[in-house]
Amino acid sequence: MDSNLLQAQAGLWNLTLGYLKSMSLKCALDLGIPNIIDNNGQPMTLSQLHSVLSLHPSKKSPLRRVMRLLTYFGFFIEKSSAGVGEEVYDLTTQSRLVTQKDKSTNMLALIRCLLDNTWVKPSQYIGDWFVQDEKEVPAVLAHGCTFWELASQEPKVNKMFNDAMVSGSCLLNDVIVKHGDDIFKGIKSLVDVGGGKGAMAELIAKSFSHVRCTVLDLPNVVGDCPNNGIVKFVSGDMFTYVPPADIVLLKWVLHDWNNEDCIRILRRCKEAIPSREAGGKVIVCEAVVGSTSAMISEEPQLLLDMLMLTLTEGGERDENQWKSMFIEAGFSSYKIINTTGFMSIIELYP
Ligand SMILES: C[S@@+](CC[C@H](N)C(=O)[O-])C[C@H]1O[C@@H](n2cnc3c(N)ncnc32)[C@H](O)[C@@H]1O
Ligand SMILES: O=c1cc(-c2ccc(O)cc2)oc2c(O)c(O)ccc12
Repeated sequence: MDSNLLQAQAGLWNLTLGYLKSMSLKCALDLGIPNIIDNNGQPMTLSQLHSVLSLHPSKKSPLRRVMRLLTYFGFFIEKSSAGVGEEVYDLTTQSRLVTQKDKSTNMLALIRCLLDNTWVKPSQYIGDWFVQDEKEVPAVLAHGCTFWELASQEPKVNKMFNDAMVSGSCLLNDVIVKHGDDIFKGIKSLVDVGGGKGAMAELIAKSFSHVRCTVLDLPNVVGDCPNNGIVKFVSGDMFTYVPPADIVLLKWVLHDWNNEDCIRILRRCKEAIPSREAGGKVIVCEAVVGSTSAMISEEPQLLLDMLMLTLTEGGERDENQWKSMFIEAGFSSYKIINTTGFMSIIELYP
């Protein structure tokens, strides 16, 4: 048999059934397996897991199959344990990302959100969306309204999304703080445009006390955020007005919007900052497709791009796409100052 053909067939199986990786992960999180192993303080056998979960005896073999798949993909590790007579399962670096006690380094809220039906359902409508003329995104076909409308109408979705954004930032936050001495040198003020509940701004304000931090976001996001003396919250629309500051931060905002809207947002941001000589700059934190740090493939960038396609009019862009947008918005130059995992930090100069 032609080995190319067999490889192609295996690849097709992977592509077809890949969603079951996500759903097996969802199952493990629904059951709370990573936390059960973490709380146990040592690796657990299948029998122990089955017993702690109080599952019906008939579910022991299916549980083994879920554990086998997640072990295959590196979420758990299976170790042989002398004396126990059964394999034991332990956490890996991957699963520890959802068990961290410190909320600011725990990705659980993001992962649970991305696996929730509100986020998953629109992906089933991509084909239908392609063949209709309306400009609406697949999420509108799935939910009858845009993702943003849904979040503003349903407090549960709004909370899930805002918590997800905080938890998704964990590793990037560290990098921003690490590079902060360079980024924030001589800077007095920063406005985080579309800054959500202010987690990033608060971290910057606490780490660099000479920087006064403001968050601009929509009323349904920051309306109930108390001015805590660390960060100032401003309700508003970034298409209309961005409060003046030395630095404007745009983290995971531009990937929500099409090119024309991004250019409008970037122009408002440019109006808000002083000249380059006076330290004015815009900092964009986004994926630059094709640019990742060592050993990290661009697969997560391509998958995030598809998520954006289902939920928003935006998407993940490569360096050429970013460059033309920055020029069109009136910036003189840009520098990719860091690429962490699959996300980059880009400085734009007026
Ligand atoms: C993907 S979230 C990113 C949140 C935050 N920057 C972070 O990294 O966690 C995009 C944010 O843009 C905000 N947003 C959307 N439209 C906006 C507008 N017209 N003016 C201000 N903020 C807006 C949303 O409410 C949301 O908080
Ligand atoms: O559901 C999401 C998730 C993101 C997201 C996930 C992971 C990252 O590293 C960055 C961003 O962004 C979203 C977004 O911008 C949006 O408008 C809706 C949903 C999501």
